[in-house]
Amino acid sequence: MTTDYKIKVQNVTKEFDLFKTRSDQLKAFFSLSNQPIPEFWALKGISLEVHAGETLGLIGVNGSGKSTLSNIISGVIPQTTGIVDVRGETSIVAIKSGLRGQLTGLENIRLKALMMGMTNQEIDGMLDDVVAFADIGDFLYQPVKSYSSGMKSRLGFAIAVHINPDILIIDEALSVGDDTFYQKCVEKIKEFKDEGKTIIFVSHSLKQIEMICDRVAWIQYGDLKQIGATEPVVKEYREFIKWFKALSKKDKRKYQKEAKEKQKHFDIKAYQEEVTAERQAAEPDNPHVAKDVQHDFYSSVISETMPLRTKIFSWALLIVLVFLMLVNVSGHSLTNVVSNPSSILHPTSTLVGPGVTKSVK
Ligand SMILES: Nc1ncnc2c1ncn2[C@@H]1O[C@H](COP(=O)(O)OP(=O)(O)OP(=O)(O)O)[C@@H](O)[C@H]1O
Repeated sequence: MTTDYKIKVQNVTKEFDLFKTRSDQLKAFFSLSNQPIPEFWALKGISLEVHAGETLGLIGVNGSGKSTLSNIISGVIPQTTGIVDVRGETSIVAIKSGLRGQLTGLENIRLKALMMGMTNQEIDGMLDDVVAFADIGDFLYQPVKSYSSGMKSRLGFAIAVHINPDILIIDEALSVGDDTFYQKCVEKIKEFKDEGKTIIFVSHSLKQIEMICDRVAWIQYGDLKQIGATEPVVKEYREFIKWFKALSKKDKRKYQKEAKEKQKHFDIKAYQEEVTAERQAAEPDNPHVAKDVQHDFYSSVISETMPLRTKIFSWALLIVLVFLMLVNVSGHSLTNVVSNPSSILHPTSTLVGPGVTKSVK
């Protein structure tokens, strides 16, 4: 891999826990359950680079991991392993994420701009342009949850292009608008390209991909199947789609089921060993390869379960709180209970009614 990149993704995986209930999720967070949690690996080790000024397309069938990858690159969700190095501010336009449903369109514009570090004065300066570009009329003052997907896309796109990010990530946002809006977006994307900005463009429309992208990454059920110049990758992908469509319904289901099973049973340790072996072969004189790989896999990853130290601290805090509560209920002083712990079992007062206590001799 080179050092001259705008975005680097190295050995990135993403695991989703398939909890059945909210309480299962809480139990797992506090490590209170020994039940194995069903796993699903949406990404099984993706490595790629995007260079400054480049437009990279992401293609792949439904559920292949395109949105997961774009959300990781834009910092919406963390990766499970691997390095994600993004050199610049990103802004994502996606149908599935990006806007806060309970806020109005106007509030969303302000929030996104403030999050990008803009001042209120700067926001006021660009507001008219965003509103004109989105062209959603009085819906601007309504909560976004009442918008159609087309309106969400218009507003999301208008915000994203006007806050002037270094890296623009567009996840299927052009597929829901009308033709006029689509043309407006294409013009804006071309302007971005001319300004030398970096774009990641996710789409099922191969025509849009061919028109906009310099290179394409084909993601297939969590793997990077191919990456390269737009034309040959799209050609191969079209052939795959043709082959897939020609399968019988039963064979299609079998193919998809097998791919999903592999995602459920992906072995992260085996993958790490594989990466270590590859790197060892490339750097035979480096005695620290295993340690380096371990570092690259986990050093920039946020744990999604509570770390041991936090767990010990939480339990200790809980025990102290319960103890202080018992001391309070017992009616003895803290020093009394500390010098004679059994006194906690012999309260000096007893509760006789709501909020009324009676001293006991
Ligand atoms: N929060 C989640 N919990 C569990 N599984 C998830 C979660 N988010 C995504 N997935 C699964 O991860 C896989 C990849 O999803 P993703 O949305 O990234 O695919 P995609 O290529 O963008 O699909 P599409 O083209 O349909 O938008 C899918 O199988 C999806 O069901």
